[in-house]
Amino acid sequence: MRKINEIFYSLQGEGFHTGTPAVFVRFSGCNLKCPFCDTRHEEGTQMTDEAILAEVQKYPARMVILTGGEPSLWIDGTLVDLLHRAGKYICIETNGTRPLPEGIDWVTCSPKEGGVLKLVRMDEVKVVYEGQDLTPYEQLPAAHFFLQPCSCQNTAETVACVLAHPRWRLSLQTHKLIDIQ
Ligand SMILES: C[S@@+](CC[C@H](N)C(=O)[O-])C[C@H]1O[C@@H](n2cnc3c(N)ncnc32)[C@H](O)[C@@H]1O
Ligand SMILES: Nc1nc2[nH]cc(C(=O)O)c2c(=O)[nH]1
Ligand code: SF4
Ligand SMILES: [Mg+2]
Repeated sequence: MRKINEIFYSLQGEGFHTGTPAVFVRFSGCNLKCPFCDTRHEEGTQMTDEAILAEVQKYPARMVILTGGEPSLWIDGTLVDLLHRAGKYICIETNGTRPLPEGIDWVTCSPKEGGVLKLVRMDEVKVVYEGQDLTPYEQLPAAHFFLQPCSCQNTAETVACVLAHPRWRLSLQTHKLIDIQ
């Protein structure tokens, strides 16, 4: 059983795959307590893998985004294999502090201050910008680097930072801008 906060169908609002239809599987609970966290994830119900898959298969999209809370607290190779056998493309949103099972198709690492990174591979880095030094994150082994305003509040500062550090790209939380989930 895995503790699930919600499963919903929407567009990926952030980062590289912005605009892509996806089923979000939000796991419950987290090992960090970021002061800016925009998600209520503590509530949840225990679900079997069969029930999770059945819910995911209600929607036509191939992309499934594992998020939370911190999904790495809950997932393993069994769930990854199950979703792959169903033909799904698996993405994960993680704070990077825990190792992941092999085979996830797209890893989005959003490192947090004070969180020690344990990931060996990642596809994109997505930093929530609060004016911090980005240099340490630039050493991470990702192909894409995104800087995201915090709660849509400091967009001008984030744009200025990206213009000054052009290795980074702007990620807006587009779902919030168009008021979808
Ligand atoms: C809610 S977290 C869940 C996954 C994982 N715990 C993590 O932090 O990556 C999903 C994404 O939202 C970002 N996020 C959380 N609160 C935010 C906020 N107030 N403004 C912008 N992005 C935020 C996180 O950095 C992460 O990239
Ligand atoms: N539309 C939409 N896109 C998202 N991308 C990452 C999200 C998350 O909370 O992990 C999220 C979310 O909550 N909604
Ligand atoms: S690591 Fe992610 S889910 Fe956990 S508190 Fe931070 S932003 Fe929220
Ligand atoms: Mg969100």
